[in-house]
Amino acid sequence: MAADSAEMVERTAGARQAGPPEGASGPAKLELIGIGKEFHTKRAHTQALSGIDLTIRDGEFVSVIGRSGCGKTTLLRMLAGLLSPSTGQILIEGRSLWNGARVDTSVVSQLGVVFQEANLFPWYSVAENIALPLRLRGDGKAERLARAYELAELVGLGGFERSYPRELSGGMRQRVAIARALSIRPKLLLMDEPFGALDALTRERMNLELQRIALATAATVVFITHDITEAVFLGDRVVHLTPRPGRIRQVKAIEFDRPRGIDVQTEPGFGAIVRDLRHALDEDEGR
Ligand SMILES: Nc1ncnc2c1ncn2[C@@H]1O[C@H](COP(=O)(O)OP(=O)(O)OP(=O)(O)O)[C@@H](O)[C@H]1O
Repeated sequence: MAADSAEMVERTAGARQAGPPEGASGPAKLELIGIGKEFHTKRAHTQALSGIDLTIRDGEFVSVIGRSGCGKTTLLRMLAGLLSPSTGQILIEGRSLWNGARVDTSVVSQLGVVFQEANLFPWYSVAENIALPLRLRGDGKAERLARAYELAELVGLGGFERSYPRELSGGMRQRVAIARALSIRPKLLLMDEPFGALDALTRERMNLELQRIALATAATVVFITHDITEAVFLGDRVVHLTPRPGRIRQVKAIEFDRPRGIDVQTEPGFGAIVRDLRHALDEDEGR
């Protein structure tokens, strides 16, 4: 890890020791104000989301959970500039992401997005894939490769910079996708089920890695998942969306110190939070 990254781990790990109360006192990175989304098709009219109000602070890690179809991906797509909200406003560092159905591309270009599939270019090496956003914005070759090598190291792929995607495991491919999203030093890292396709052990390892990376980069993260344990393990807060239409049912602060080891999952307090959230999600089932 580069010296400045190591310093940042120390600083941010300290800053996050107290968890959400610290995060909650920082400047607003992302503000969702009265966000709603309706879909109209020939066959149906769906109110996917309604009245979503949420402020996320600089450096916060916010997990979003909810039953299938509650609007998690819709929310993330709106944050990523891929889908316009029907109502409300999304502010990133106070700047409006959407102006009606028009997206502010200068804001979008400062976001990092990771999906369930890594979506790497098979004919590019790991370093070239990581550096792609930098190439698209016109950074010089030496500069972007230096950044790609630094990020490969950060995500645990040091030594694989010249490998090709077909030579990597699923977990390694997702590391490349995370490094690529981080390449532009995004104001916001948006993740939609990034580990959903991985086996349980790899997923657990990736959770630890993602926590380390988030601390090292002081990233502000919105993380969508179906997995309650993963949401609680990673989150400073967990946002629970209810379905039809998707609304925020509760926002749960997770106050375990960071960095968290996997052992935190065996603490009674952790189990109690997971049980409460599971119970609340079960109640959504009948809605
Ligand atoms: N492009 C679209 N056109 C019409 N309806 C849509 C569209 N995208 C999503 N929906 C509807 O909006 C609702 C929310 O979908 P969304 O994919 O956001 O849910 P989700 O919580 O991410 O689900 P899952 O956990 O299964 O991925 C669903 O009822 C879905 O059918």
